[in-house]
Amino acid sequence: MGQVAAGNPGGCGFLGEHVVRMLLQREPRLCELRIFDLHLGPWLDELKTGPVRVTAIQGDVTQAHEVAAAVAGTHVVIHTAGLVDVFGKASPETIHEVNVQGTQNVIEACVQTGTQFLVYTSSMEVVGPNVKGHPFYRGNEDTPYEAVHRHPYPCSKALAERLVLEANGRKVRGGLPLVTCALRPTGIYGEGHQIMRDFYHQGLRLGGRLFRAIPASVEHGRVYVGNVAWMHVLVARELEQRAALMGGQVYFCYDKSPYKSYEDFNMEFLRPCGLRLVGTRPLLPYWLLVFLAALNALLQWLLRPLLLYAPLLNPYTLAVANTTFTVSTNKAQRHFGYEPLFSWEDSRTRTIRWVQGVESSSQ
Ligand SMILES: NC(=O)C1=CN([C@@H]2O[C@H](COP(=O)(O)OP(=O)(O)OC[C@H]3O[C@@H](n4cnc5c(N)ncnc54)[C@H](O)[C@@H]3O)[C@@H](O)[C@H]2O)C=CC1
Ligand SMILES: C[C@@H](CO)CCC[C@@H](C)[C@H]1CC[C@H]2[C@@H]3[C@H](O)CC4=CC(=O)CC[C@]4(C)[C@H]3CC[C@]12C
Repeated sequence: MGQVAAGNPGGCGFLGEHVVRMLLQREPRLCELRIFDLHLGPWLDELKTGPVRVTAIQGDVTQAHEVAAAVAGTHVVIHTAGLVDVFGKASPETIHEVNVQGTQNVIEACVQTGTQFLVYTSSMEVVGPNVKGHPFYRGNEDTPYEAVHRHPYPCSKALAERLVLEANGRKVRGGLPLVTCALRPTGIYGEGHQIMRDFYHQGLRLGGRLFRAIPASVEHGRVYVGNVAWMHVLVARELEQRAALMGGQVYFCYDKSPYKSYEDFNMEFLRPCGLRLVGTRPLLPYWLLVFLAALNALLQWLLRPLLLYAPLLNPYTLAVANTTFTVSTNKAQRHFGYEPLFSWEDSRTRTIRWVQGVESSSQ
């Protein structure tokens, strides 16, 4: 990037905030940053006093004209906006509208206004776990896997990713080709992770205990939010120089976080905060969990006219948590020199400190 302006739809989300802060800290050529989000965070005010012009724009990615106005004049767009809902809080139509139509609007905005580089936050969910529960064991971007989805969230991410990759090479205003690429994080953790916060509070309510539901042998891929943000910033920087290599490509987001089950991984942070995980094996038989997940889905459907019942456990979240899905790749290192910015120890310490802060702020 020369002296450049960047746009970040979704810049106020969990990942988006880290991308925004990383851009401001680590991209010396950045002169302007447009943060576009449905909900603007109060923390944005503190960023407005620095050397980079930070513009916060409240808007909706489903509104094409709002996206075009926000993106106009930027050199690169990092699109982290999305509706992350695997609990049935939003309708499938809304998830599709935000994740698919919203992404189409971002692409069209780049084309119409002449933004040449687009980085899209996709997800491991685009690949799997699939509906058949096949394991994906330390796979890479080329590992064959039957990607079959039914749930609205992975369906929407897969469609949106395809739109982004197909848009690579389209001519933008001024005649230059659009260069796009998609990053696929596994389960992101770190400061601001809502589900970690929920588990922490649940553990406190249960007298400092969490109960094992998933076998320790099921590996679930996790990646630290700071490293995911760093990958986005690096891609935004390198896309121009390496357009032929990187354009139209997908990259898993990875770092040195250990391979563990979802629950054992969370305990890396929750144990130092005083919680313990009860049981070396799941306390309930799997068939009972399947039954409870199905019951939750039924209750959600029955209660919908009266209230929103959206518990953590449903058939989809159980299937994801209970299916091995881990990545092992060096594609990002080979293509654009990515190395994790934060070691595992550092990522762990930062996350623990944040959970401890959650504790003191809620007392
Ligand atoms: N959290 C995770 O473990 C993973 C997340 N991802 C992807 O990363 C991206 C960011 O996810 P998170 O930061 O976790 O979610 P988040 O919900 O914290 O952030 C999403 C942001 O998008 C904004 N947004 C939602 N609908 C919008 C709309 N209609 N118009 C404008 N802005 C809108 C939200 O206000 C929020 O600030 C998403 O695309 C998600 O699919 C991918 C892999 C894993
Ligand atoms: C069965 C429960 C017993 O404790 C545990 C339920 C945990 C689930 C809520 C999570 C397990 C795996 C998570 C998903 C995974 O990390 C991949 C994801 C990628 C995304 O792009 C969005 C978030 C998510 C779907 C993530 C959501 C929460 C889990 C299903």
